Amino acid sequence: MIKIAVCGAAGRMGGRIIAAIKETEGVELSGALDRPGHPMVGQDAGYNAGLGAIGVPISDDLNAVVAGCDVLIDFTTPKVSLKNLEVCALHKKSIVIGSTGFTPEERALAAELAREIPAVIAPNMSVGVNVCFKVLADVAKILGEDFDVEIVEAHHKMKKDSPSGTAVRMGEVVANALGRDYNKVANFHREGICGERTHEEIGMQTIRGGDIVGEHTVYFIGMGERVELTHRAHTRDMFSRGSVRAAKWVVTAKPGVWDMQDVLGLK
Ligand SMILES: NC(=O)C1=CN([C@@H]2O[C@H](COP(=O)(O)OP(=O)(O)OC[C@H]3O[C@@H](n4cnc5c(N)ncnc54)[C@H](O)[C@@H]3O)[C@@H](O)[C@H]2O)C=CC1
Ligand SMILES: O=C(O)C1=N[C@H](C(=O)O)C[C@H](O)C1
Repeated sequence: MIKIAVCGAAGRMGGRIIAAIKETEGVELSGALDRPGHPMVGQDAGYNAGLGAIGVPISDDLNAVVAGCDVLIDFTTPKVSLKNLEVCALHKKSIVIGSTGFTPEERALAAELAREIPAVIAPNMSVGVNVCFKVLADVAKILGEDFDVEIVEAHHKMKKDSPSGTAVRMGEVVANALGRDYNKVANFHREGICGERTHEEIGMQTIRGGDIVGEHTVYFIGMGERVELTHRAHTRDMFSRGSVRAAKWVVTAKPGVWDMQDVLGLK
């Protein structure tokens, strides 16, 4: 039985991950964590999952929870995830990180911290989005330089980072396929007399509102036609099932940073 602990247990994803652990064979919830001072600390973790009491309280003691698990699933924020990675490395435990909004420097630090433990770090745990990542590179290469690329994502109004981690990864995949540097060609803002679109830029547009779970469209826009590749998430449950699948995979992986395409065998 693989012991999984969940960090961010009082959050939107934390609750769904706890529910996914309960429905998955071969794993058990060994601990649940949230931030010191959160009103749900001390409560049974099953309530946020809609399960009623399951006998695992939400704790704020990171070291104790990590010591008692085989793998930590963490959906919080980049800064919290880096701290969790550091503590997992100290305890020689595996980790699955779903948090988004990492800066390039934070990504480099995560790779450094994961040199001695296996870590899955992925902006999107759904099968559908990871298949999109795979085919996007081919679509970009085949359509080539004659098509302008724009990426539009839509999420709920509580989301803190922009653009989404998934949109950033889509931009990176397309930029790499076209031999461009995402950090140089991503254009996040057009306003006023901003001039004609450059050939190389990848437009990154963000919509926020209500309870949208997550939608991403990559537009390849040519003269006379366009191709749109869209993924729409209907629920958070496929992210949470994906993170549990990643947790089962990562406990036997070699040290280093892996992503969901490794877990799904899409590379
Ligand atoms: N990779 C994927 O498939 C997905 C990634 N996400 C990402 O997951 C992250 C969390 O998303 P949500 O659950 O919607 O956010 P949320 O705000 O509902 O939950 C985050 C939880 O982390 C807790 N937290 C904050 N600081 C903490 C600390 N120091 N220690 C322990 N817990 C702490 C918060 O109190 C909160 O309960 C975001 O970065 C989001 O973009 C969300 C959905 C899917
Ligand atoms: O914050 C969210 O909700 C989501 N975040 C991820 C991202 O930033 O890509 C994945 C998903 O779209 C939901």
